[in-house]
Amino acid sequence: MGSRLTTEEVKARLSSLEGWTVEEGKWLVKKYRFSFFTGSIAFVNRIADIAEAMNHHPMIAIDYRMVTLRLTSWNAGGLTELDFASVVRYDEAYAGSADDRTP
Ligand SMILES: C[C@H](O)[C@H](O)[C@H]1CNC2=NC(N)=NC(=O)C2=N1
Repeated sequence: MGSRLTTEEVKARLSSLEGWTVEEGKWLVKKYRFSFFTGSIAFVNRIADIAEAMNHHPMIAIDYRMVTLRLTSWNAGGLTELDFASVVRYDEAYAGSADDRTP
């Protein structure tokens, strides 16, 4: 899990990510959009596999063709390296998904 990152460390890591925001100083949040509801579900299943493999789990909201992920290291009470390693994998899963995304 590692220790909590400083605000500066969080900002530096955010600069290499796209579409992620920080909420309350401790949650990484991103919305992913799809062309079909089934695209949302397929993506969530990919995220579930990643989360289980990393033993690091996001909050997931499925709103029809939009999936919102929110991630923090709850044991550490804030953002750690594991959060940033996870969101890179989430973005890869989205990039690799079929053309079930909003054109
Ligand atoms: C017991 C289990 O390993 C821990 O509760 C794991 C599970 N998944 C987790 N996920 C996240 N996001 N943060 C954690 O601190 C965490 N801890």
